[in-house]
Amino acid sequence: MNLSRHAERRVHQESVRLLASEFPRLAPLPRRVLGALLARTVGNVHLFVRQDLEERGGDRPDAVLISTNGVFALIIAGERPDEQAARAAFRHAEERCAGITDHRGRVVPVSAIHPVVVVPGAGAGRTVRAAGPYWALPETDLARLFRREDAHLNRRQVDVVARQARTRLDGYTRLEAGLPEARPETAGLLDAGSLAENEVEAAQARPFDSWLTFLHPHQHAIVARDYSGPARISGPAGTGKTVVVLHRLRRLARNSTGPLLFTTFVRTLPAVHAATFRRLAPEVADRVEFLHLHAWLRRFLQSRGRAVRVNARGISTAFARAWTVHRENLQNLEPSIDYWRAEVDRVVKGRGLTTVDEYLRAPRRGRKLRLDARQKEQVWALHETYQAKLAERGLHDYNDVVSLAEEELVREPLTESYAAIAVDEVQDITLTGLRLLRRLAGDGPNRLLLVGDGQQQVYPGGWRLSDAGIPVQGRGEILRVNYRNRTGVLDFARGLDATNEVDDLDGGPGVVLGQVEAVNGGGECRSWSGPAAELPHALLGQIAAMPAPLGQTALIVFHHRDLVRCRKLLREAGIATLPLEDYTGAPDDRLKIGTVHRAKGLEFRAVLVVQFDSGEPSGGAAREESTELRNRQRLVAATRARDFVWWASVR
Ligand SMILES: Nc1ncnc2c1ncn2[C@@H]1O[C@H](COP(=O)(O)OP(=O)(O)OP(=O)(O)O)[C@@H](O)[C@H]1O
Repeated sequence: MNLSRHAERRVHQESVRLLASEFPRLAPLPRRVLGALLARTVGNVHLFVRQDLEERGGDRPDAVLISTNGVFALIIAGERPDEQAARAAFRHAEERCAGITDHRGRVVPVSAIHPVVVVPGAGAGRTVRAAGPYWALPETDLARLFRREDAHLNRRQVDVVARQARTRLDGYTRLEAGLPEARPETAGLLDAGSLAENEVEAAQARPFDSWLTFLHPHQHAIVARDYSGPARISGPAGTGKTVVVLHRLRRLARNSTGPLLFTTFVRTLPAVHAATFRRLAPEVADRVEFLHLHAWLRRFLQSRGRAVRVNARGISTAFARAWTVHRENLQNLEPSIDYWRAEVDRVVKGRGLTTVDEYLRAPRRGRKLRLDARQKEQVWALHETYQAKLAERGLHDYNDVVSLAEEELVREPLTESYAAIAVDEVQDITLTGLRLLRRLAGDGPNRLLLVGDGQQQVYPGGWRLSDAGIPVQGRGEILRVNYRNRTGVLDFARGLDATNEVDDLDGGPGVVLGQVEAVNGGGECRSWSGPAAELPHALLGQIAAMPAPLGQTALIVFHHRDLVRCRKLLREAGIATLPLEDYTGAPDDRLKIGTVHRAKGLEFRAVLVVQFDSGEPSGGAAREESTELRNRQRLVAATRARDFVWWASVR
């Protein structure tokens, strides 16, 4: 709450007076810190202070603060506290506050309570280093506990938590710096501007971010569970898989020492999730690396002095050249070069096959076109020519990078292993990528967590976890409540999904989007269909009438060439866009734009999907496979929207 200067002064005086009467012998540092916190309690902030604060050091936190930014346990320390003692003190607050529920039955997990050690400010001539499993915050930076952009609870939720905390925090007093005048008049002491600002903020507040503090009991159980080996979380779109992973990483980081890794095949996700994780767990944010798989592999190979040259255009040219040599043999079967490129990328190289005999025996999961031995030999020849063309150009493709890194890891494992690795959107990682991650994680409890949804696979092909030698029996979890999409959006997405064949990653029975429980009513989906010449008018008309700010909207297409068309159209209309490649989740007014491959895993308030009729494979099995893939891609596109979807089908 923003107060006028006059009101601020009076609140400050009142805080000083209250502290002096409740805690007359308080040392200067806690006096300053609590005074500053107390002054915030005229807003939606609740402060509980340990009653014996003047007498003894802490086997409990000195204060517990509850606000729209979550629940904080605070130790106010002149000296850096002993790590074990600090852990024990924080555990006290965690045990008291964990399990608090909201009106929807969601719970506050242990890991949602922020452990903070407030240390003297830089003005006192000290530097602050992260010293343990807590956030070391100089007293001069207390405002960081109240940053608006980190707020994720509404007034009602704060009240619910504070009411329950009050009965649980024995030995703590609730302090509140009321203004001497009657409280209803408080509004008169606010800046008019700040009142309006607060209302706008409340209206725009991210309604879904409460997961930073509250989890569904099932999500909570997965966060708290220990797994003796690799584990898997699956569940349809929007069921909170990533949310669970982030909370788990936080818990594991707090209880371990080494680095942790969050990785995925999707280039756009790590930056976005890293920023979210920093909000969720500032105390351990530096311990968890967020990097997409190929960036990690290239950095690793570089650290070992092994140079790789990956150039997307060069790779495509190499394949196109190889195709001209072999097309005569294969085009009768299927004329689309993309089909055969996927065969080489996702089956031959993606499974790490090294001889034609291995290829003859290997399963081709997800590939509908049946190939006999002679045809497979022809594919193998195509693969060999492609390899030769890459070598001529001194290039490596993405699969080569994976196998080079695997070789290097076998030769010499990492010097410092990861305490835990979480792999998101696992359904699109190749089998060789999975094997490598398994090797990287090593054996041991909680080391490897695979998260995905077969229904959202946006690349061709497939595998089962057992193909990668990753046993997850008894360590598989399925989430079933969709928190992201409002019913109007969800119903539309469920319709798209009707003909999908779901591969639940390891062959077990899965849950599809049609079966999830919805918790957010409302939402809308509108469709448009027409010739390409009418698209500009329809799209720009829709953009002018969006029910959500453009900065919280994404335009999603299915092919790169469609992206080029849409970008040109928007540029000519003077609409500012931000490519999803450059998106980090930071607030921004530009319309986000990208292919479904870059959009997966992300979410926006509104989504504009522009789908152009495109050359599908000619017929039969390849066409069936392509239709299924397209349906999964459509499902991914639609489920990125929380509130609103506009779906354009362009002829
Ligand atoms: N416990 C919760 N309370 C409130 N909202 C939640 C909760 N869990 C998840 N959400 C909301 O649902 C959204 C979807 O969560 P998340 O991105 O983790 O789902 P997902 O299963 O990984 O989705 P997808 O597979 O579609 O990428 C989150 O951004 C969050 O807004």
